[in-house]
This record gives sequence, structure tokens and C-alpha cells, in this order.
Amino acid sequence: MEAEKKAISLLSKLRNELQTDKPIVPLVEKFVDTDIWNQYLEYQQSLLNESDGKPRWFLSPWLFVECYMYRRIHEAIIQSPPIDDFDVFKESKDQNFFESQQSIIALCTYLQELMKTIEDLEDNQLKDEFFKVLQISLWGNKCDLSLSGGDTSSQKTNIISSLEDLKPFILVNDMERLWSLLSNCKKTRERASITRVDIILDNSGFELITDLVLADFLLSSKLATEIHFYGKTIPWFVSDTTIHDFNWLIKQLKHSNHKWMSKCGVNWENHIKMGRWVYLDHMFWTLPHEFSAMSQVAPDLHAELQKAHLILFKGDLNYRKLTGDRKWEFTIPFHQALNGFHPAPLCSIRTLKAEVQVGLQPGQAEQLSASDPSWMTSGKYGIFQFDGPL
Ligand SMILES: O=P(O)(O)OC[C@@]1(O)O[C@H](CO)[C@@H](O)[C@@H]1O
Ligand SMILES: [Mn+2]
Repeated sequence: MEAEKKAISLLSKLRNELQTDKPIVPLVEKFVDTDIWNQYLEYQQSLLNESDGKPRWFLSPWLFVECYMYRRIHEAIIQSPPIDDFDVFKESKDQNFFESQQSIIALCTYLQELMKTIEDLEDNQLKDEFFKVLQISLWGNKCDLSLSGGDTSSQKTNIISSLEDLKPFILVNDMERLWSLLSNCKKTRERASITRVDIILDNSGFELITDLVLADFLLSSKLATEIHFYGKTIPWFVSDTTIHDFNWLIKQLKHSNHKWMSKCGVNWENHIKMGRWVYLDHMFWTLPHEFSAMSQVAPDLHAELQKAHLILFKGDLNYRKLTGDRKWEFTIPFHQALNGFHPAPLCSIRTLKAEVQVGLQPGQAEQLSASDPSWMTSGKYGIFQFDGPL
């Protein structure tokens, strides 16, 4: 109880600093990333003129301040042993999973049915199925909890039957290019050589299920032979996946009473055991840096990603970090907005929740603004935006 009181008082202090637009203060508790965070704060300070004073909540770049808030929430917890490994968002993440049960059952059933025939599918049928699981994973990204202020945001309808209706909401659609890349890898792959797809995960609960369905499909269709997943080392943006969420979810499936749900759980645990699925984390994903800084700030992670044949970045926050969260012209090429970040061919799979979007056709953004003013932030629209081999 003493620890809880302490954490709550630290969190109240944080809320007060935020609400009254106080200066952003350095982190105090020693942790693996404390020095890097404090250096980044100094860098933000260096961008200001003398007369502008200190970085502050209402004034500093949103990407930085928002990441900092989640890191400070974590600081309040690590300063309060013995509850220093408590995940303040765990309850809402689990709730999202339980409330999406029906949709999860539908997905697991769909996947297991598909598995029965996958070996016999013609190329064009396989491509159709690939596009379906990609779209499932895209719309899975609607269900994050930070946008709803932590309120429930689960998937209640059957996503598979909605795919056709949702197609007009895909603003950039590079699915064909993903197919070309992976089907080419499959055709030209020598026996015993590998095709590795890395998935930079976003939210736990329903979205994670959709990503694992995609990952399982990639293996079963032989479009890939190995999947590396990256999650977050600390609780992040309410719903983001940590290793505990990842393991918890697979266990839930495995012990489910539903035949196909538990089959998925068993298969997925097996993928992990056999090393076909590898879960990794790295502190870089919970730093405030944009991805073009990765080769400098986290050269080990950058080198690791270079070994992938394709990297899929799930979610809105990853898109903001890919593009540096800048006020780009809507028509600027994605490649340019990446600002030199290209460890391997990569694709963003995200629903739009923040006011950054590049690579649109001339006039497309203007048309959307006229017909649907909240198009950039409602999560109603989505993209598959690919930056291919150089
Ligand atoms: O990365 P996700 O889960 O798709 O979305 C997270 C996110 O919507 O939450 C924030 C709102 O607080 C947005 O800035 C951010 O992009
Ligand atoms: Mn998220």
C-alpha cells in the first residue's frame, strides 16, 4: 500500500506538471535508457533560442512530449518497489482481448479453415488470401486504446465480412508490391535458405491476433520462412504489446475452450519453440527518436533489421516515427519522408490517427478534407505504404 501511495503521488505530480504546462524535467531514476532520454531533452533544449526558455508540455513537439509522458508514467512505477514491474495498462489490454472474443473466434476459425487447403491453392488464390490477411491486420489497427483515452476499443463485428466494404478507405495501397517481393523470394529461394519478415508490433489484444494470423499465413504459404516480432520493453501508449502481453495472449488462446482458438494457440507456441517465430525487444522502440536516427542511436537494432527481407511497421505511432511526425506536403514521396531510413524494404500498415500523411496523389488530400474533415485522425482510413528495394 505504501508503494501504491508513492506511485499515485508521483503520477499526480506528473499530471499537474502536464496540466499547468511546466518545463519538461530530466528523468531521475537510473534505468537502461535514462541517459539517452536526458540527452534527448538537452537536444530539444538546444533547438530553442535563449528567450524561448525550456522545453514545455504545450510547446515542444508532440511526438517527444507524448513519448515522454509514457516514460514518466513508467518512472513513477519503477520508483515504487515492490510494484516496480506493474503494468498500469494491463487491465485495459486484457479487457480489449476479452471483449473481442467473437471476432477472435471468427479469425482463428478462418485461419484454420484456410490451412486445410493452403497447399493446393493456385498462385492467384494465394495472392487473394494474402491480401485478405494483410487487410485484416490493417483494420486490426483501429483498436488502439490511447486514442480512446484508455476506454474500450474492441472489435465487435466480424472483420472478414467487412473487408470489401472497407476497401474504399485504403488511401495508399501497395499490397501488389508486397506480393511481388515475397512471391519472388519464394520462387528464387534455394533449399534451406531463408526469407525473413520482421513485424514491428503495435497494439496487444485484437490487433496482435490479426498480426499473428498474418504471420502464420506467411509461414504456411511459404512466402516467408521466419518471422521476427518486435514489441515494447515498457508499457507504452496504453495498448502496445510487451513480452508479457505476447505470451499471455498465446496462452489464453491455447487454453481456450474453442477448438480453433486453442489450435492457433498450440500452433503459435510451436512456431516459437521451433524458432520460426522470434520475439525480440529493444529500448529504441520506447525512445522519442524518429527512425532516421536509428542507425546512430541504436546501430545494433539497425544492423539486425538489415537482415530482414521485408519489415512491416504496424500502427500510427510507427508511421509518425517513420516520417519524423513532420508537417509534410501530402504528395511528398514516402521515400523522401523516411529521411534516409531504409534498413530493408519496408511497409507501413496503419490506420490514420495523427495528422501526418505522405505519398498521396495530387488533390487526394483536398478531396478528403472536403468530404470528411476528420479523415486524418478518426482511424477510419488506412494505408499500405511500401518503400521497396533500392
Ligand atoms: O500507434 P497506434 O496504436 O496505432 O496509435 C497510437 C496513437 O493513436 O495514439 C496517439 C494518441 O494519443 C496518437 O498520436 C498515436 O499515433
Ligand atoms: Mn499503439
